[in-house]
Amino acid sequence: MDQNLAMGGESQSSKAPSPMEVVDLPPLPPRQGKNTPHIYRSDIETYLHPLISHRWTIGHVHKGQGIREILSLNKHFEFSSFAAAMEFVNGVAAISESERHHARTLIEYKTVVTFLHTHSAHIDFGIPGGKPNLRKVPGLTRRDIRLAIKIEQLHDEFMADGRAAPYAFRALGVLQKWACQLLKRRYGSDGFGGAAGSQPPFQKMIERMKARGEWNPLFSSQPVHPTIDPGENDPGAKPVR
Ligand SMILES: C[C@H](O)[C@H](O)[C@H]1CNC2=NC(N)=NC(=O)C2=N1
Repeated sequence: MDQNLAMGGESQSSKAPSPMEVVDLPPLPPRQGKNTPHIYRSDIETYLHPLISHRWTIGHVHKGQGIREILSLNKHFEFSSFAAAMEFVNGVAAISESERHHARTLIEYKTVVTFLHTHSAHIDFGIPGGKPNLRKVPGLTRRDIRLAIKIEQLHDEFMADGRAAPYAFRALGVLQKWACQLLKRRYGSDGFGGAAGSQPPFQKMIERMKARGEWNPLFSSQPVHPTIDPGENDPGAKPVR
């Protein structure tokens, strides 16, 4: 077997073409305040694609539909020794403390894997212009993007002084494609993205009801079940002829 492949690297003959040619990392997004909103649709292109081009991938904290699908931003790192791996983990811990945002970190001999997501992310289910109705929904936020960029900068130092080993594996191209598809499905539509960037789908139902003069402001004080949009499947809705 190709020595390089045996080391978990890429075999020269079958270099999987990466769908994301490596681009420069973007500047840090602004630090998020309390009740951090989920990422905005535009963050996928601005921040996540560059991170994916640096071999970050997208995984699941929890698989589910809509807001029950909790994604995480992950990366696998290889080091020259267990001691170097531990120094990196301690570096990630220091960054987590300074960001007040903590990575889930797995270490196994010379391998370290970081998993980032925001436990206390929030989605505003309130009506635009009305009273905010913030609900805690774990997911991806700009806190995770900031943490990933800072971890990347730390890793660059370890690469520069030889404590880190370049790590790529043949499945990376597939993982990068899958990462982009997951992000697009969860945050790329008018779904539950960041507060300003997009509205929950049932928002459209509310606007339709207002247009039909059927909206009663009292409705908004009721807990709206976020994953059901009666406007779409409302038995009373008149089929469009
Ligand atoms: C009060 C403290 O800042 C919060 O509990 C922080 C701590 N670290 C955190 N880390 C992560 N990953 N998600 C969070 O929501 C989070 N919240």
